[in-house]
Amino acid sequence: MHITVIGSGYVGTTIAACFADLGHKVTAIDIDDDIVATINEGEAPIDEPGLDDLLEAHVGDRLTATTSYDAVPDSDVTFLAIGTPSNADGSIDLTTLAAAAEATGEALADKTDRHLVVIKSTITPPSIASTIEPAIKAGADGNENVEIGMNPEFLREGSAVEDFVNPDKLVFGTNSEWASNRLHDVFEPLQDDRSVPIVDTDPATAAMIKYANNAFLASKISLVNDLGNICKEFGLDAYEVMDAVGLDDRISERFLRSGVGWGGSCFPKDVAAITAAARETGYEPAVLEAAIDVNDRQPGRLLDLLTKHVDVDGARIAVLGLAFKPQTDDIRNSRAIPIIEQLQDLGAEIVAYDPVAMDPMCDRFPDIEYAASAAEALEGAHGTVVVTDWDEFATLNDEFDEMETPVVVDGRRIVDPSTEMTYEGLTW
Ligand SMILES: NC(=O)c1ccc[n+]([C@@H]2O[C@H](COP(=O)([O-])OP(=O)(O)OC[C@H]3O[C@@H](n4cnc5c(N)ncnc54)[C@H](O)[C@@H]3O)[C@@H](O)[C@H]2O)c1
Ligand SMILES: O=c1ccn([C@@H]2O[C@H](COP(=O)(O)OP(=O)(O)O[C@H]3O[C@H](CO)[C@@H](O)[C@H](O)[C@H]3O)[C@@H](O)[C@H]2O)c(=O)[nH]1
Repeated sequence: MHITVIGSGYVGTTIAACFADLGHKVTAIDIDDDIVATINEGEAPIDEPGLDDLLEAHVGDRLTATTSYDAVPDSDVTFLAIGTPSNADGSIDLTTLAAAAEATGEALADKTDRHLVVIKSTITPPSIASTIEPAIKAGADGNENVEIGMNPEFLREGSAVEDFVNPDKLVFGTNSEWASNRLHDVFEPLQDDRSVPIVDTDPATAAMIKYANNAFLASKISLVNDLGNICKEFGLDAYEVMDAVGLDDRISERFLRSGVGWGGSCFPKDVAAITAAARETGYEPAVLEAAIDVNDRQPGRLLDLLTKHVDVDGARIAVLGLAFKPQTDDIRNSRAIPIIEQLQDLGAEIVAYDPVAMDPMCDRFPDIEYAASAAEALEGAHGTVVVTDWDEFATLNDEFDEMETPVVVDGRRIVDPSTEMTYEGLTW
């Protein structure tokens, strides 16, 4: 099968490489010349475990990147993997996706065979019929051979390739048996000797499944953080409590790690988007609003623990971890951002370190200091806050002795506390 993938960001590059690995011919299309050139050199434009290997194996053979939409009509199916960021009020910004959808439609205006355009991007259910389907149809000049589908993506950054290969489920939202069969054919090689559950439904329901999934997980973490904050007030260890709670298989032990909260390119924007879309109907989603509120307050709680032990004004504070989670260089909505902003407001002299995410953070905060290692960041610091659970922070030990005053506030329960340091866990 020949697949065109529009957009070569985190999702587009991952699915393009993984489709090629499944044996499909893939054309990856992006408007960014640098991204296209990087992929054609067999390198990933993002830092994602396993992705470089797949690109190196398939680029120049089954996988090609280009800025041109010319391959779209020659392909059997097209996936739209374009960003859907937030507007200032949290609602979804569909401008970029609508433009790519229209360009895809234009490329298909003269196609005489049926063609399926699948939305991979996360979009609110009403916006399929109100915005994206009309954009495709307008571009295609009403060509009735063009059909739309919705196939939401559930991969996590840092384990994107692994998640593509081993999904919990596949969700196919289509308007016809033909379109559903086409999606079954695309993913058929993934089934191999297993049977991944497939949910066959309509496009709007498929879109809602994606939001419900993310809203549930984000709210689960916020609930765990709420309970964790109570544990801390009682002098109890939230991890001991939640480890026991997670043994109940109605709850599961996953996504029970309390700490400085959820960041990234998805949970914050998706919870905000579905909340804004709900409000437009006149419904106030009280639990989701509370989940956002708890998440927004966790960085402040972290800094309250720091200021309990350190007069932050004029003090040198090390921020360990800038990526929104380990194994990625993505800083979108990282909890490190509000923490650095609040430390700046408090007058701290900030020195930051992350194994891979310093360049993007340097663009965001050019005026703070960046250290070459965690050890260098800690040297002479009056306090440190740990924001990302990189494995290397678990092995830090003597490095804390080089601090001016060894105050460690751990937002991710990753540091191994010693008797020499003043250690505060956020919820333990
Ligand atoms: N990042 C994730 O882990 C993840 C997981 C599941 C779903 N999603 C959803 O997938 C979608 C894409 O997310 P992402 O993180 O990959 O976004 P991204 O910003 O990393 O990538 C989008 C890409 O689209 C390209 N682009 C923009 N306009 C274009 C056009 N007209 N034609 C061709 N290319 C164009 C950009 O240059 C960019 O490379 C979003 O809706 C997101 O919510 C993301
Ligand atoms: O117990 C936990 C688990 C996660 N997090 C935080 O939650 C955020 C998101 O983590 P994760 O879900 O692992 O990463 P994402 O790549 O953002 O993946 C989420 O968002 C994607 C985009 O929609 C979905 O595809 C995935 O299924 C969904 O897990 C990060 O800041 C984590 O530190 C916690 O605080 N506690």
